[in-house]
Amino acid sequence: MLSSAPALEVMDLTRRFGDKTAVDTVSFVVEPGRMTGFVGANGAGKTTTMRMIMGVLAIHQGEVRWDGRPITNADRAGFGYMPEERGLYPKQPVLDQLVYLGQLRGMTRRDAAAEAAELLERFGLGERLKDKLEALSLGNQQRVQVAASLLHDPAALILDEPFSGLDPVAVDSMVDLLRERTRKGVPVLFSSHQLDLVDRLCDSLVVLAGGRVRAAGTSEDLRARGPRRYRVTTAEDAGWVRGAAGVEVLDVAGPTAIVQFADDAAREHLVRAAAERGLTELTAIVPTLSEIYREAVR
Ligand SMILES: Nc1ncnc2c1ncn2[C@@H]1O[C@H](COP(=O)(O)OP(=O)(O)OP(=O)(O)O)[C@@H](O)[C@H]1O
Repeated sequence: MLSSAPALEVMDLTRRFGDKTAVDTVSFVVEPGRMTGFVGANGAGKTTTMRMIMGVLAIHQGEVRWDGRPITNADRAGFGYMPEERGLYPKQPVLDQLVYLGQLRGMTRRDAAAEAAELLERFGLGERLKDKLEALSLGNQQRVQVAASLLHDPAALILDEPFSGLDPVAVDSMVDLLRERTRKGVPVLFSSHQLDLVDRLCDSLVVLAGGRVRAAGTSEDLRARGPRRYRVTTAEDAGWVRGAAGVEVLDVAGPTAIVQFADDAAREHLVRAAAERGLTELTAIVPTLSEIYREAVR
């Protein structure tokens, strides 16, 4: 990670639609070089937040900061943005539109064509450069959208559900391309409902529910703060763990139980009881990010 690369900060961001507050004093940081997953149920406020970051929707309160100061439209012009409403032209050939977009972002025609062709090639669309967008399958159209957001070396990436509709091979190409960017210090914010991908990809996570941040931080911090679960195995059937004070039993299978303790005293008590039954295993289970998400929105 390049520590000198800028961070994107969202501070107290608020947006109302009529009397509904869709985004309510939302704050988080997308650190340079970190892949930050933005998760939350339908209607949680992810798209609205991203639109405010990109300046396509007015901010009612709070601010977006880039590189330690209020963001400008010139900063935003250097970002790669994949909006929810995809916005490429169905009737235009794939390569032509990417070249056009590259030129809008200040690239020469030649550079834009070279970079667009390379990105499309990496997405397996090297043979489709002259096809109209509408002639491509939805998943392939999505690949073109992704390529559009990556043109011209973006300073930050704001991607609204970039993985939806992509097959596993396209997901892998996309992950490689995004990792290349984060290695250069680019902050990446992407929303997704695919928690398995979020687990696999994220360095940081922001969980939104009802327009508010429920959890935010690096994966390591969130995992350390997440529910402390243990696997306990003794020589006996694990049914005995049921009814122990301060112990929530999440699963029992033969001699093994998965438990969560209310506090340290409950844990010590159970360990003593387990020792009397021939304790063979007591392992802390590190929560996955999807478990942290589920816990946060419960
Ligand atoms: N232009 C609008 N006018 C009125 N209400 C809106 C508008 N845009 C969003 N909303 C409302 O704001 C809330 C947040 O919507 P938003 O699209 O940001 O959620 P989201 O987390 O992106 O959801 P999804 O996962 O379904 O894309 C919802 O209740 C939505 O109905």
